[in-house]
Parts: sequence; C-alpha cells; structure tokens
Amino acid sequence: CEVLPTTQPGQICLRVDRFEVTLVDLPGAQRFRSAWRSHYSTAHGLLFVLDSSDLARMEEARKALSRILSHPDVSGKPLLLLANKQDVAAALLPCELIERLALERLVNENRSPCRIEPCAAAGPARSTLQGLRWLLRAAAERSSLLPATRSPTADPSPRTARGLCSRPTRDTPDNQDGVGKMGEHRAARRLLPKVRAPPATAGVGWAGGGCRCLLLIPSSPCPGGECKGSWEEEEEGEGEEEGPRAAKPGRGTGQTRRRG
Ligand SMILES: Nc1nc2c(ncn2[C@@H]2O[C@H](COP(=O)(O)OP(=O)(O)OP(=O)(O)O)[C@@H](O)[C@H]2O)c(=O)[nH]1
Ligand SMILES: [Mg+2]
Repeated sequence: CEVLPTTQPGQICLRVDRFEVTLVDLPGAQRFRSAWRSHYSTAHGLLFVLDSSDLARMEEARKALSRILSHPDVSGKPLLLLANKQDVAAALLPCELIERLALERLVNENRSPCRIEPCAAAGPARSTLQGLRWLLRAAAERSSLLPATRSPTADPSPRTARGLCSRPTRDTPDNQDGVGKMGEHRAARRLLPKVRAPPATAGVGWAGGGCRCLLLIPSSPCPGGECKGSWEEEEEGEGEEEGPRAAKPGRGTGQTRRRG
C-alpha cells in the first residue's frame, strides 16, 4: 500500500490495491465519542482498534461497539476489529473477544460483517493490512449490492472507500516483549456473499495454527426451527471455490467456521 498526501489533520490517505482510502482517526476518549456519529454517514466501513489487554474496560468497549453498530448510518457496514496489544501477556485472543464483546449478536442484529485481526502496534503490519484489504472488499461488495436510489453519501463509488478509525479505550504503555498470537486470514472473499442473506445467526471462523483472524458474517436462518449450530472446515486459500468439509470446532488447522 502507498501513503498519499494528506489534506486534513487526523486523516490518512492510502492507496491499497485498486482503492483510494481515507482513514479518519477519531479520538477514543469518552468526551470525544459524541462527535463520532457525525462521520457515520460518509464512512463506508469501520475500523475499531481495541486494547485487548484492558480487561477492566471490555464492557465499556462492548457498549461502545454496540452503540456504533446499531446506529442507522452504520448498521450493515463492514467492521474490522483490530485486537491490538497482542504483545501484552494478558491480551485476550480474538476468539475470547468474540465472547466478551458478544460479537455474534451484534453482527446478527446489525447485519454488519465483521473481521477480527490480532495485532500489536510495534509488530508487523501484515495482518492489519490484510484486514484492511478485507474491509475494502467488503465495503465495495456492499456498495455494489445497494440500490442505485441510495443517497450519494451512503452509496460509495466502488473505487473509493472511507473508513473510521477509533479506539474506545485510552491505552497505557505496556510491555513490548515479543509479538505472539499474530495472525492472518485468507478466506474472506468467498464468505462475503453471505451478507446478502437475511441474518438470524452468525458464522464465526478462524484460520488454524492458533487463534488468528476471525470472521463473523450474518447468515441465513435455520430452516425449520431452533438452531443448534454446526461446524465446517475449509482449506485456507485465496478464495478458491472448494467446498466446505465437516470438522470440529477448535483451533485446528484450516479455516474453521461455525454455521447457525
Ligand atoms: N504494548 C503495546 N502498547 C501499545 C500498543 N498500541 C498502542 N500502545 C500504547 O498505548 C498508548 C496509547 O496509544 P495511542 O495510539 O495514543 O492511543 P489512541 O487510542 O490513539 O488514543 P486516543 O487518540 O486518545 O484515542 C501509547 O502509550 C502506545 O504506545 C500495542 O500494540 N502494544
Ligand atoms: Mg489516537
């Protein structure tokens, strides 16, 4: 990706693949949060940077996320959740964050596809960039599905994308030893069309070899009754069309996703 000249403070312009992206960095402190919503309608996707090591404020983060995603100008837009500070020993893994933040419910209630990437600011940017690529593709996919009559602010050009970057907690300096739990994900593309379906339950997936990136995609209701959930495993790949195979939930090899 290429950093482009910035025209406004608090904004970063990037060229990523075929997209020109403006990232708007919004301060996360409580007193600034009421200003976030003035950016919602122009945003094509959200990037939420979470301090994964701040367990005491996880509930605050959950509420902040819930408020954002349930806003009418945000619901349905894709969310990239960066599980930051994975270098801190106490940091929660993405799969733990899904539980703590009740992300499955949020995804279903608001129809926003969500991807979680573990990262550390001092670590390699690779997983963050992969997450950003997913966010851009998801935003472009969504805009291509929107009716042509949508307002221009809610119906972005497929060649541009605008993201909000915010953080719900005031981070504190912490140990920077090593960078564990970093990850990557390669199978987002084939899951994206599920966004078209009316959601009732969420699909959760992660790439194998440890808890790495996770995807939550609103999925269709179970035909005929209560949903008990099932699991499928897929080979990791760059969006090939191979079919899913039965597997157990867990941190096994391959791309795993739970279906409602
Ligand atoms: N250990 C560790 N510390 C981090 C990481 N990311 C940020 N920090 C530290 O957390 C503190 C806050 O970081 P900022 O980038 O200023 O946080 P912010 O969310 O932008 O703050 P606001 O703009 O006020 O919302 C700084 O001391 C950073 O060095 C990380 O991945 N690991
Ligand atoms: Mg900041």
